[in-house]
Amino acid sequence: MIKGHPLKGAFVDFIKEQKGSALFSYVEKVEEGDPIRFYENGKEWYKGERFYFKDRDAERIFAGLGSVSTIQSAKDNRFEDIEAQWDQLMSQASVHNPYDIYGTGPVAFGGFSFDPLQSQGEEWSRFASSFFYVPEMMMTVYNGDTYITVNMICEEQDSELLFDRIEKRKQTILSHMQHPSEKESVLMELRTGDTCAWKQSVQSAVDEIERDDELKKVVLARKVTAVFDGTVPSDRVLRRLDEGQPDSFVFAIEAMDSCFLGASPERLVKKRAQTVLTTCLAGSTARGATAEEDTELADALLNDGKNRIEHDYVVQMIRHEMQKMCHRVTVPKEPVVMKVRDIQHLYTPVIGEAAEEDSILRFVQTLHPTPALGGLPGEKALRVIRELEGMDRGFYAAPVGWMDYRKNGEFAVAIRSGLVVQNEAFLYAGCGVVRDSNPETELEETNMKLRPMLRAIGGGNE
Ligand SMILES: C=C(O[C@@H]1C=C(C(=O)O)C=C[C@H]1O)C(=O)O
Repeated sequence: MIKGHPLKGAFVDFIKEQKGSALFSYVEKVEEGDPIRFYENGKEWYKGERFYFKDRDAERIFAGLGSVSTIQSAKDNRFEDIEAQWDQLMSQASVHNPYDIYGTGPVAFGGFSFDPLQSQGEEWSRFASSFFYVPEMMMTVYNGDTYITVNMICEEQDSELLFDRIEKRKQTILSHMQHPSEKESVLMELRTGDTCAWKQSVQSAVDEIERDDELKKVVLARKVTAVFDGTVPSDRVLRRLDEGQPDSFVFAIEAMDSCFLGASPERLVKKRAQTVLTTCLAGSTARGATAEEDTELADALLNDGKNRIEHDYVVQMIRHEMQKMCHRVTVPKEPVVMKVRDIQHLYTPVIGEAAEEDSILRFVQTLHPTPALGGLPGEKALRVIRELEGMDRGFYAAPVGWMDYRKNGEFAVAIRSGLVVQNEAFLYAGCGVVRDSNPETELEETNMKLRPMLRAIGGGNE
C-alpha cells in the first residue's frame, strides 16, 4: 500500500507503464508564496539550475528550481528543433493540473542567444546557443494566488524514492526558511572598454548607412566588465533588480556557475490562446530631475525626428511580420512614451489575433531580432554588427522567457542585463544607430542604459 501524497500511486503506476523516462507533472495551490524567497531557498539543492521571471505588470511571476529535462539546440533551425523536442516530451507526459491558469503545469524556461553566428565569447561558455529548463519544482504566482508545479522523470525502480524526496524538499523550501544571505563582495574595478573605439564603430555604422541605400539602422552594443574581490552574489543582485525596477520584466537564468539576469522594459511577445502582444520600443531620452523637466523631455522625444524615424523602422517591420502571421493586427498610429526608472522610450504596443494552436515560438523566431536590437534590414544589419561590435552578445538583447504545454507563454527582450560569472559581471547596453546619429550622444545613451544593472551589482550611484 502506498501512503502519503494522493498522486504518489498515480506516479508510480505511470512510471511502471511507461517503463521510465516520461514526464509526470502535477500542480497544487498553496496558501501564499514569495517567488524570490523560493528562488533563494532553492539554492542549496538547485544552484546552477534556477530561473526567475516576472512580467512588466507583475501579473505572473515564476521561480523554477532544477531541471528534469534540458532542451537544447545548436542547429540552424534551432526554433523548430526546440519546439519538436518540447512536443516530443509533452506527447508522453501525464499532467495533473486542475487549474486553468497559464504558466502552471509543465513550463519550459530559457531562451535563444542573440546571434548563433557571432563567435562565442569565453564568458558565455556555460550557455548553449538555445536552451530551456523544465524545472523539477516551480512556483507560479498569478493575481496573488500561488501554485506549485512538480515535474518528475525517472527510472522505474526509483519512482517511490524520488517522489518522497521531492515532496520533502518542497516542504522544506516552502517552509519560510531563509537561506543565509550571500556575502557582499566589493567592486574592485569597472572596465568600460575602449569608448573611443566604440564611438568610432558608431561612426562607421553611420558611414555604412550613408553609403548603402538599403541599410537604414544598425544597433550597436558595448560591454562593461565589473571585477569584484569575491563571488558576485547573484541572488542579491536579483532581489535588488526586483525591488528597484517594478515596471520591468525581471529575469534570471542560471547555467552552472553563471547567472544571466536583468530588468528589461521590452516585451518580445506574449501569447494567450488567440491573442498575441508584441512591442515596438525604440527611441530614448533621460528622465527629468523634476516632474516638469520629465514631461518636457518626454514631449521633446515624441517630437524628435531622429528618434521617430528610429522608432518607425521597428513599427514597419513588426507590423509587416505580424500581418503575415495573424488575421487581425492593431497598431496605434502614434507612439506614446514609456517611462522606467532611469530612462523614457517611444513605445507602440501591437496586438494580433492568430490561431489558438499557433506556437509562441513561431512568433519568437519571426520577430527576433526586431530592428530595436538588430537593425533594418535585419540580415544586413546583423552582418554589420558582427563586423563592428567585436564581441559576443550571448543572451543580451535576445529572447528570454517561458512557454507552457499549451504553447502559450511570454518572452522579454533581454536588455538592461548582465552576466555574472564568479567574481565578474559583464554588463551590456546598446542603441539604435541611424543616419543622423551622433557617436557621443549614443555613448551617453548606453551609459544611461547601464545604470539599472550597475546599481543592482552595487557599482552605481542611487
Ligand atoms: C539596445 C538597447 O535598447 C534598445 C534600443 C533603444 C534605442 O535605441 O532607443 C531603446 C530600447 C531598446 O529597444 C539596450 O538597452 O541595450
